[in-house]
Amino acid sequence: MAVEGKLRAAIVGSTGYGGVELIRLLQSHPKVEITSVISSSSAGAPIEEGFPHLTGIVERSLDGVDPAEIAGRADIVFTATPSGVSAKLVPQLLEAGLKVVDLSGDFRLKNGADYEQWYKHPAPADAYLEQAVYGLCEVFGERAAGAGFISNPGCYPTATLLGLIPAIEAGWIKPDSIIIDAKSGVSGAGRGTSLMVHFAEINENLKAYKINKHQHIPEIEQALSEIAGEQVTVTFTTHLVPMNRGIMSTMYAGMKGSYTEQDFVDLYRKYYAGRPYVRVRDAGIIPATKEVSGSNYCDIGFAADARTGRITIVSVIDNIVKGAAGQAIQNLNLMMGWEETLGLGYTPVYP
Ligand SMILES: NC(=O)C1=CN([C@@H]2O[C@H](COP(=O)(O)OP(=O)(O)OC[C@H]3O[C@@H](n4cnc5c(N)ncnc54)[C@H](OP(=O)(O)O)[C@@H]3O)[C@@H](O)[C@H]2O)C=CC1
Ligand SMILES: CC(=O)N[C@@H](CCC(=O)OP(=O)(O)O)C(=O)O
Repeated sequence: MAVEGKLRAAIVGSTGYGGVELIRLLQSHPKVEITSVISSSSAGAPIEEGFPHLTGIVERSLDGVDPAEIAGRADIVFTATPSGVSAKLVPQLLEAGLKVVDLSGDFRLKNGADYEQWYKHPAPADAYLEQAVYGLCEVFGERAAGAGFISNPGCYPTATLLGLIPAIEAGWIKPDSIIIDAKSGVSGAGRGTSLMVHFAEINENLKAYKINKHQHIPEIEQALSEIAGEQVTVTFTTHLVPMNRGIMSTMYAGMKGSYTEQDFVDLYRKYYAGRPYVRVRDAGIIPATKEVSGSNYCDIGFAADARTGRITIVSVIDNIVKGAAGQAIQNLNLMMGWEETLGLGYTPVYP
């Protein structure tokens, strides 16, 4: 039974990394109670069977995927489901009267044709793409207030966009010069097994993948183009690194003037003033993934090169927290008009 006064939350995909992280973080949310954890393949099984770390903390059986039943048990649903699945399921949940925060890429691109080109699935109907609010909290957060449907940004786009947008908006970098070199831990690929994330294939190894083909390219370009007021294209290369959590996005761009690292620090601190989850490092200090692990922080550092006229911007996040479940809860807080930090007060786990 829901505790009186709390918002009732259901999680579809609760047996995946994004879903199980939502369960962890929502344990300490003062205004939310999880009333249903949902699985399409293991309904009826106790969740702690697949996730023994939840023993004594969340002991409930997994429910099946039935939108009408979910609407009877919950007020809001987090869909931590693969792309293609969310596209079909989310409209049914919205029609059942639920609020939705979707963690997949299915509703992030406003143009359905772009979605089909990059994701290789049929796009959701335009009406849902229009309804979806792209929830990059520190940039478009005011759009989330009172919204009923949030499309949570991708992990790589979160790190990348938070690192680039203040400089693009200020007109300090050349939009046609941006190169993004991004690296992710293997949890970014989800809990499913594949040769790509097999221990012997990734341990002591470093792999570049999906060069110029990654589905996050149009998401990054869509947001940068909106901010720049012109079409922006980027070169984007992703790498898999042998760690569990973390994304580092290293971005290179030509500067339009002779800016110093301190200039960038001042610009970004002004842009993110009052936003608790972006930490702009002092001039010359470059953040590492471990410094945000397990937390909702995005840390940003700069190296300006007067010799080449280029700025290097380094942005780090925990892909499952700020890149997925944490930002989803931050979006929930913004939707509901609550304090942005509720349920997110985690100090990074170090070392
Ligand atoms: N991992 C990350 O760092 C990030 C992930 N994302 C996105 O979030 C979403 C979830 O990712 P992640 O948790 O890593 O993925 P996982 O593969 O770990 O989990 C996805 C879950 O979806 C469930 N699922 C599969 N098919 C269906 C279906 N037809 N109906 C309902 N549920 C289904 C599965 O559970 P079951 O079989 O029990 O139903 C599975 O556990 C994806 O869209 C991903 O791209 C976004 C940002 C970062
Ligand atoms: C390490 C790794 O494999 N990461 C995944 C991120 C997937 C993801 O988050 O996909 P959507 O945001 O599009 O839903 C990838 O690069 O495809």
